[in-house]
Amino acid sequence: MDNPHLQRLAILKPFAGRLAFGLFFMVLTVSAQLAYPKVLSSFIDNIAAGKSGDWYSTLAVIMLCVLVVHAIATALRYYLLESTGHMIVTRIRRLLFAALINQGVPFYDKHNVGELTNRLSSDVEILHGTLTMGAAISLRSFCVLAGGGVMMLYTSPALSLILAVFMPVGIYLGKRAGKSYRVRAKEVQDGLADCGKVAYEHFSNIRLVHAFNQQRVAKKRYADATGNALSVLVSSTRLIAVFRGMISFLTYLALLVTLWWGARLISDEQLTIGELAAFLLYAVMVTESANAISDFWTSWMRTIGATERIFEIIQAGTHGEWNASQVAKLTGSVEFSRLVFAYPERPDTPALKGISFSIVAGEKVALVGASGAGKSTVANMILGFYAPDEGRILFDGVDARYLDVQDIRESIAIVEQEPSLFSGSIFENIAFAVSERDVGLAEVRNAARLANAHEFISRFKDGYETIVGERGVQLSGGQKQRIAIARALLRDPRILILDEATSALDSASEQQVQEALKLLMRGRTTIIIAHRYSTITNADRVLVMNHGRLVQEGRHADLINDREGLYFSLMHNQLRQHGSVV
Ligand SMILES: Nc1ncnc2c1ncn2[C@@H]1O[C@H](COP(=O)(O)OP(=O)(O)OP(=O)(O)O)[C@@H](O)[C@H]1O
Repeated sequence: MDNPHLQRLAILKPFAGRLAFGLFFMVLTVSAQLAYPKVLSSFIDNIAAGKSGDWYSTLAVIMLCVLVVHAIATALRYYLLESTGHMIVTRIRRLLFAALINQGVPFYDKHNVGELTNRLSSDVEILHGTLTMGAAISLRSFCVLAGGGVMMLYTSPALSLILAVFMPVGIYLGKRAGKSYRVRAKEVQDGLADCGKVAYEHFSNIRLVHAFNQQRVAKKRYADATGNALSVLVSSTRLIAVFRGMISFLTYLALLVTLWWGARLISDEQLTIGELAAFLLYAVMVTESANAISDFWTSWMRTIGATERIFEIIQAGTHGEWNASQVAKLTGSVEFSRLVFAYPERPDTPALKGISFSIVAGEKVALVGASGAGKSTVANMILGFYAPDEGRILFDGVDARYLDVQDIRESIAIVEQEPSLFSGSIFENIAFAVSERDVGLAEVRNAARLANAHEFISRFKDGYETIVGERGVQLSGGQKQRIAIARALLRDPRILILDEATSALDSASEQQVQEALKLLMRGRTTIIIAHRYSTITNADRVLVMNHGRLVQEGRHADLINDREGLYFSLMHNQLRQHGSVV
């Protein structure tokens, strides 16, 4: 379905019933509205002809009935169409969020989070305006246009010809303006998304911005971003202004010609005064409706332009993850076989250049190497964030391509260097590990106890309900790490990926974290991106990486004896400089 109008209309499918009812009441209100000029015409002509009797009471009673129908139908129409508009927009918001959250990690390498959240709010908001009030008004206008057109033809075919001449000119102008507007609307939304990006980046790095006194630069960057959006906004406003002026001129010119021609028909006795009055009322209704439709057309064009990205994202589906075919219950062995991988954003510089190793279930392996050697990339590949360009990853001897990536992740837990926390409570942050099932406080408390976190959590006034602040800002580094360990313990993974923190905690806190980690690693395959001497020496095996290659592997005690090897110089240099290994 390439047509953008149809693509967007397909979203309305589940609401067809409600929309049909709304439309029915709309037709009813329009029919009632169209009855007024007819009755007015009868009043005028009866008065002009000096008709006797109580005809006006009969007409008034008929009109009263029409009024009641009109009022009820108006209320029902408004409710049905407006509420359906809200439902449609909510559905689009959910579809967009689902499409975004399902995107693989490569998508987020390319897109900025600020830009995406902006799409969720501002782009969808535009759709909201158009789909609720805009669509309701223009649907009503369509009905009035059609019904009014019929009544005009019925009242005076000769006068109707005049509008038949003016209408196509208006439609042509509307189409031309709509097209240019659509292009500009896309530029505006892209500009606004840029603003969102700049704002998000600065707010999320607020400490850095203040520490480096970069507020002025931040304001300048935001002013530039908003300036771009503003100039496109002003140019599209200019376009609409010209278009509105032309349409208004055309409308009143058409009415003037109708009046002039009508007066001639009355003097030739081909039309009554009442009929001319009714015709003019219909003509006003029809032209107003035509204007409303052209306004809607402009806003629909704006919506299509603005929401192009939303629908691209919704329709793009999920990328960057492997295909599912076998259900995995992993025991924990992992093997890399001649694996080559380059990040999609840097296709010419592979981060892994033909890596092979195998880790048996329950083994503890330390990955060491200089910064940029590819240690985190190995972790990213195990987690299935990216698919290999060449070679294979095997879990329990099965090629990962034949396993469901979600099944694989089911068996993995990760403890990051800077643990990510959500802004909710401590309980929610720990229970996040198994959000697919209900977790009780006892289970979370048990995990926290094993992670040496229970004690400090209990000291907080709100205990497990303590709010941790955005990304856990209200907790210390060691506390965050122990919460992350409790989270991993609750998941009870077969494979554990541990990105060891480079910055040392104070010795008491460090000891508690190390104890918790020891417990977490027990009986699980553990891949540690290692920085600490003790971690490396305690590992069953060390894999030494250099520029995307595996250059040495073995036990610490054996590797350290190879004085020519990279491992020796890494350990030697770092121990001498920092007492820790990078
Ligand atoms: N998302 C990404 N997109 C493009 N290139 C990336 C991305 N992430 C990492 N790289 C590049 O891949 C190479 C390996 O990076 P990786 O993060 O795996 O190194 P590392 O050994 O974990 O380093 P460190 O110890 O500093 O964390 C580096 O050259 C890095 O610049």
